[in-house]
Amino acid sequence: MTISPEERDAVYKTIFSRRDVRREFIDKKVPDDVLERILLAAHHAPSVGFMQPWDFIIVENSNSKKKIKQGFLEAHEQAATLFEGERKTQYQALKLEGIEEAPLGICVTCDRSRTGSVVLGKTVKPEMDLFSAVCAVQNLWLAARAENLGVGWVSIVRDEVIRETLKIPENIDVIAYLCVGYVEQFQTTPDLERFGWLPRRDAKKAIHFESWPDNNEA
Ligand SMILES: Cc1cc2c(cc1C)N(C[C@H](O)[C@H](O)[C@H](O)COP(=O)(O)O)c1[nH]c(=O)[nH]c(=O)c1N2
Repeated sequence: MTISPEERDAVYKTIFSRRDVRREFIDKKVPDDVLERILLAAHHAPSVGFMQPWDFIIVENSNSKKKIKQGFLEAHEQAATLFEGERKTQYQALKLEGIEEAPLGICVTCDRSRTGSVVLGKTVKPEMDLFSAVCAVQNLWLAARAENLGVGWVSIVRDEVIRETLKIPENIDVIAYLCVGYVEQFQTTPDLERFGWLPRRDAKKAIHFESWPDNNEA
């Protein structure tokens, strides 16, 4: 199957216009068929040894969201103490989640023992199952953008809070908690860039030929 130039352009448009969304969610239900499509896209991610270690927990219950939001507030307060001066003020002013505003939460997990103890491709790099689950997150994120759905990844919550709220057993790793929903608009630049946290690094500085450069610029 060949991808036509128009289809290629649609893929790049999706990649470059994807955003991490925290503040623009609107109160509009995500239809079941749309949710099914983005989850199926996530499920078609690459995975080491084809172990497909992920599961997806859909969260609509407002009590669950409230508990996870509380977990965010606690972790966020602790995180703020790690920054100093102007950086701390800047950190505290950022909106870093949309847990209660987003109509859906999706928790992505990783079952590290899903296909047994020896996994093709994971023998010398045991973390490959975790990376595979992150590939599922990225597939979901891009598929959601193609459906004009915003996604925001919230990692400022301790795993135990998510584990307890969603009854996730100890042997299952929490990979991501995603806020998902329709949005007023997609910003053209990342929030962290818009609000002066960090700029986008020049792509040319990230690309090297043949070996690591002598003076790798930040
Ligand atoms: C693993 C991981 C974890 C997080 C994020 C991303 C990823 C990949 N990001 C979103 C992050 O800030 C964002 O992707 C970058 O700032 C770039 O912006 P765009 O995603 O291009 O809009 C994120 N954002 C946020 O507001 N709260 C968070 O806890 C996190 N956590």
